[in-house]
Amino acid sequence: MILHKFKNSADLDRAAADLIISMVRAKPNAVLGMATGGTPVGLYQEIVKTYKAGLVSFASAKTFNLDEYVGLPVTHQESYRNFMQRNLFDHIDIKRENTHVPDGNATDVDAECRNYDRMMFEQGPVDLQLLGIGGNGHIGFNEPDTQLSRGTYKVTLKQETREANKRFFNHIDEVPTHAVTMGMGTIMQAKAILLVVKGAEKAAILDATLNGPITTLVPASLLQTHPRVIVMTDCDVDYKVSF
Ligand SMILES: N[C@@H]1[C@@H](O)[C@H](O)[C@@H](COP(=O)(O)O)O[C@@H]1O
Repeated sequence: MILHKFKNSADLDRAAADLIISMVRAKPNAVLGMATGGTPVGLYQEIVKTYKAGLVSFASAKTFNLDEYVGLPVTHQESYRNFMQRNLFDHIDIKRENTHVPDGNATDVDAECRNYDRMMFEQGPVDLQLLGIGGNGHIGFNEPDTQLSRGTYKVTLKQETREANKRFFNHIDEVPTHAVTMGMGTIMQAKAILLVVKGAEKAAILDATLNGPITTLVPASLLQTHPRVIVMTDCDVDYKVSF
């Protein structure tokens, strides 16, 4: 893992956006893994700025999102398809058919999960996977558990995760109880991973991710086993590596 620390969120957003942009410039048909939540909003805005300045094109790029809520219509403000359209896809030249978000309203969710994995297998591997991290160390919606999933699957969200995400809804009862998420197996197959962690409240979980034991109880800690992880943060955490 390589850790980059930033004094402020704006510099972090710019650097994270530049990494994604340099990937697409180097490989116009790059396959990007995208994330949602509050963390990537700023870096998506920086990507849009660079696109509008005519300095990058996503016309041949493909994207696969990590996850989607089950049971939220895509017209709902907080569906992740809606989030991605609003924060990025509607503002750049990527083709809609090249953007993929799991369908949380599929009648057969298990078939949808298998279909998502097949599409990723056929069109992947992901060149650069963008990740945020949940307060409990979840990646995508891979919640802490005694075991983790290889492929895309339907997950029951932890109460602490619903509590953390209720800020985007009017009431906790509106926060979905289930989601579809890429599995840790799929995430770890990405050629490179960019983990973005913002806010002092995430310092403890970032420390556990970088320096703690590798455990399914902190899914993000599995990133210690991946050969190419770049961590960008404004948290005051160090990566304790001794050679
Ligand atoms: N499924 C998403 C995750 O992909 C995201 O990393 C996490 C953190 O979100 P935030 O960046 O808002 O703290 O929230 C959600 O649960």
